[in-house]
Amino acid sequence: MTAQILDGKATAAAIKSELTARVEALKAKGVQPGLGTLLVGDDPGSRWYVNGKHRDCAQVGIASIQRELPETATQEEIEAVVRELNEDPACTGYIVQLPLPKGIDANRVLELMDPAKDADGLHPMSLGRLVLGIDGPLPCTPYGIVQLLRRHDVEIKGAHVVVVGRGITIGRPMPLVLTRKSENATVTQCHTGTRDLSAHLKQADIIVAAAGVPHIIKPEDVKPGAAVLDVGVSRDEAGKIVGDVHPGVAEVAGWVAPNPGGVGPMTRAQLLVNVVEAAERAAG
Ligand SMILES: Nc1nc2c(c(=O)[nH]1)N[C@@H](CN(C=O)c1ccc(C(=O)N[C@@H](CCC(=O)O)C(=O)O)cc1)CN2
Repeated sequence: MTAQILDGKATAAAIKSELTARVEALKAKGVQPGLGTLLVGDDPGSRWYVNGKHRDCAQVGIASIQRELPETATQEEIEAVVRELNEDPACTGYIVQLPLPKGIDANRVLELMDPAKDADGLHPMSLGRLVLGIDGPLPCTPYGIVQLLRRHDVEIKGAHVVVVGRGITIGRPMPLVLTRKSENATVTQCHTGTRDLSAHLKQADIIVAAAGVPHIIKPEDVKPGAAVLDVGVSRDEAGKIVGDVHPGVAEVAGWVAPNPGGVGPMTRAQLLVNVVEAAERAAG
């Protein structure tokens, strides 16, 4: 292993410690930030992520509002909880854990959320703001990745970033974040329709692998010294995470964000940042 580690756990811990002071300042003004979550169904991974989000809240002084519905919940039942969270003054920001069960129209659910309470940066209004360059909550994983690179002094400005995947939480919004003036990267987005993935990867200074295909990023496709962030989550028979990045990549890359321990903790930290910033905006 020659690559240096982009340590998401340590970086997220530093961000949480910075946030504790900001939450204290809000409380001194009489504002108590509160994160709501809506979990639908019994997926163990989703439950683990949601529980982790509430553990983080407790660490920094953010209140928790947890809502759960069974796998069999209807569109109407889910939307009723969304309306309730929109109205709840204790809930200053919230998320609907994705994915939602099959048959549920996730876009309709997201559209129904109060954009002022969007803690995930995935509401159509927040994504529209991102496109237009207006301040607002940023999607947690993409901005968590930017923070992880910055805090390890990996140059983003002018870098050629290859994003693999086009899912709603990472692949689709990642280029929007990276091509802002403040980041100024050049981005190539690859997906299942890309003809020669290997040729694109070989050009990359930074690779964001979010395809959900085990070991799709191979050592021979990585430019020596590149930064490679593994965001893909597949599971083996024992339930252990298998990422998108082949372990041999660590012999070629300059930096790797491992999985687990890289981008995941940053996603959670950025969620807390969004909750605190929304409460700060509301407090003027
Ligand atoms: N509403 C949302 N749904 C989903 C999002 C999201 O940002 N908003 N992203 C993912 C899941 N996710 C957050 O919800 C998430 C993924 C991973 C981690 C994390 O800390 N992972 C650990 C390993 C966990 C394990 O062992 O299983 C790590 O990488 O170290 C946190 C949050 C999809 N849904």
